[in-house]
Amino acid sequence: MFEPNDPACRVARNADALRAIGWQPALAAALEALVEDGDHQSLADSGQLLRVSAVFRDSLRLHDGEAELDARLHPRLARQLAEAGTEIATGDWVLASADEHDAAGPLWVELRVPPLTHLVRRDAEGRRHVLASNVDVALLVMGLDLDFNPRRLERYVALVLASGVEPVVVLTKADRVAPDEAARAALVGDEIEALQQRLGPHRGKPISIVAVNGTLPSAAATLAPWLGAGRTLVLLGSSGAGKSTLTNTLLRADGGAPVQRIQAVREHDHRGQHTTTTRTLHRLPGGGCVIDTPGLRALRPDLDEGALAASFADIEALAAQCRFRDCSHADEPGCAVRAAVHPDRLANWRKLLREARRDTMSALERQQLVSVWKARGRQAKVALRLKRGEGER
Ligand SMILES: Nc1nc2c(ncn2[C@@H]2O[C@H](COP(=O)(O)OP(=O)(O)OP(=O)(O)O)[C@@H](O)[C@H]2O)c(=O)[nH]1
Ligand SMILES: [Zn+2]
Repeated sequence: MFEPNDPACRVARNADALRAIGWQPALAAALEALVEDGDHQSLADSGQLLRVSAVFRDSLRLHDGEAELDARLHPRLARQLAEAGTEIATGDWVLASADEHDAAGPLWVELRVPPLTHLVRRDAEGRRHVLASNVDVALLVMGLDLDFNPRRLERYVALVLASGVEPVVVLTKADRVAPDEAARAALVGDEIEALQQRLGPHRGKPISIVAVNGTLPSAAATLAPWLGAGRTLVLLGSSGAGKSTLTNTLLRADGGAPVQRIQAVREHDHRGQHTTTTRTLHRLPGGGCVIDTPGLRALRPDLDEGALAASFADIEALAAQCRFRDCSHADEPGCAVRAAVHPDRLANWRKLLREARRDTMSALERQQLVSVWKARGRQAKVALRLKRGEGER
């Protein structure tokens, strides 16, 4: 099943185009397991495999590797996802079918392939929001102008590493840091080195950092090592960092005309403010695809303490050398962490740790609440059956 060369399989109709935008064996295996478990065989035979390229409030856009189609989330799937505490996101793979009564209308999305990766953030109330699914590389876009903020970058790195996605820091506006070429190169080089030191290595390798002028085609050449057929990139960064500029440069990399981008939708968030909520997936000319995201005002990664430790491995390692085993690296004498780690990085780690603890706590509380509701639901059903006289039979 789902074998690209099996002509009987509708999923495989345009397997090459799907593979170019990220379809891969691990996803095929996940889909296969889901179909077998959930009795979805007829859907698997008749449905079309597509990738979510944009999520709107009441509709979706799906990509078949060549073109985009309009679709809607089937209420049954919407319910299942809500119950599982997850949501459909740009980058998800889905099975969709035409409407029985309206063949030309939007497709119905009936099944979501369990994502391999999930970029998740938490909002101010601690609720989880999926930014994108099935991503290989996250380009953390930060301007070398007033946007430059290592603390915020650290939060992005933590979010990305916690999701099992490779981070690549892309410093934009490198052309603006100094008027002449030589001074510019020196300044940018120093900045990259300082950042590299601050972020430390991850799994023994330094985190990749590049500097570009996002408006020039050379930016695409700089990012070439992370591009390519089948790869999915996501761009993250604050508003004005240069994400859209870079996306357009990548989309134009074959020298063609700029690709028409989907108009971002403005919606009211819960504070009544306007926010750009669309994340859109675009196919790149050289294969692969890129997901552009709106700037996030306040980024709160979805982390537990273990995931946080992975992004701040330097602190974990140094802590073993502190004089006191339970050193909090605040004002204890003989603290190896305070001696070696940038104070700003240490403060950021402390803040993230507080947030992680708070989120873990509320997640537990939420879980307890759900089991209380479930027990109540069961009781209500039993009571109803007893009332109907079915209970004792
Ligand atoms: N000189 C220079 N200007 C840049 C560069 N990258 C982006 N810009 C400019 O910076 C401004 C903001 O860039 P955008 O690409 O719109 O920023 P964004 O991150 O997409 O912002 P949001 O869509 O609000 O999230 C634009 O005026 C760009 O032309 C760069 O590398 N060099
Ligand atoms: Zn210490």
